[in-house]
Amino acid sequence: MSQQRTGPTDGPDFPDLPEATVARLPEYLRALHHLAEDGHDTVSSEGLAAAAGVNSAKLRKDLSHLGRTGTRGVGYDVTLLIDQIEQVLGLTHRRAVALVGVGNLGHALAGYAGFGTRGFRIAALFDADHSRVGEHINGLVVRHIDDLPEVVDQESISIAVIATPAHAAQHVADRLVEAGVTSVLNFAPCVLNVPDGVDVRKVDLAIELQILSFHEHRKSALTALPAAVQKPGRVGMANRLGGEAVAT
Ligand SMILES: NC(=O)c1ccc[n+]([C@@H]2O[C@H](COP(=O)([O-])OP(=O)(O)OC[C@H]3O[C@@H](n4cnc5c(N)ncnc54)[C@H](O)[C@@H]3O)[C@@H](O)[C@H]2O)c1
Repeated sequence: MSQQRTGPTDGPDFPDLPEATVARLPEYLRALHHLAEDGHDTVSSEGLAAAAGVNSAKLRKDLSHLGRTGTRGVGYDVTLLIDQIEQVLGLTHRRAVALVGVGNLGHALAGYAGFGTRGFRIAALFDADHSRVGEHINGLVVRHIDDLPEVVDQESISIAVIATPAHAAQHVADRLVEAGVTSVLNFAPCVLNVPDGVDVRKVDLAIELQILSFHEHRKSALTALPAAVQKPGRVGMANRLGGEAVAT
């Protein structure tokens, strides 16, 4: 499988990281912050790998991309590694984020205190429903979506979260891009078309549940098989599930 690598921001001082490594760095960062809070100055690769829930060989490889290999017998300096990962992830200053769609999910996200401690500040809330505009949530006033360009500019917002119904999400994405937003986290269950240079990440809890459902289905199918034909490990369920075998 070919690995995607970080692209346009790569430069002489910017490490060329596989996308999978980028996806694991926040896990390491979270684990490192917990270790620091618990008073650890150093951590072994095994200790950090266990805390982050990955295998230690993968972790060493990931961190070697940052040019840091730790010290044999001592491990990684927790504070230094936090600083280095935060540098690479661009978390050295808190980024302003806009949230569009202040319904059930939007309210919960707007009220979540955890973003602040992880490098983000919800700087503006938008909705198209006039009955929601003017509402105060967590110290912010919900603005009308028409105010987007002005507020994005004022607050230097480059990242936005979409929490509108799916039918409105593409239109909202278009307006965000027009206003200058270049990264979108989409909670709406739909695919967004955006121009080159705009990054979209999608969060869909239903998809995660469907994947877990597959594993539940697989476990019950395996339990039903006679012990002699049960194989642990790989999925290999092509016949029983009536589809292609999927490697885990
Ligand atoms: N990804 C997940 O795991 C997950 C979980 C729950 C909900 N969702 C999705 O999140 C979205 C929001 O869900 P919800 O339950 O909060 O819905 P909701 O109906 O309570 O809220 C949606 C809000 O979006 C606003 N809106 C609609 N069109 C808009 C537009 N053009 N511009 C600005 N605001 C607009 C509405 O006025 C409303 O306030 C849905 O797409 C839902 O499917 C995703």
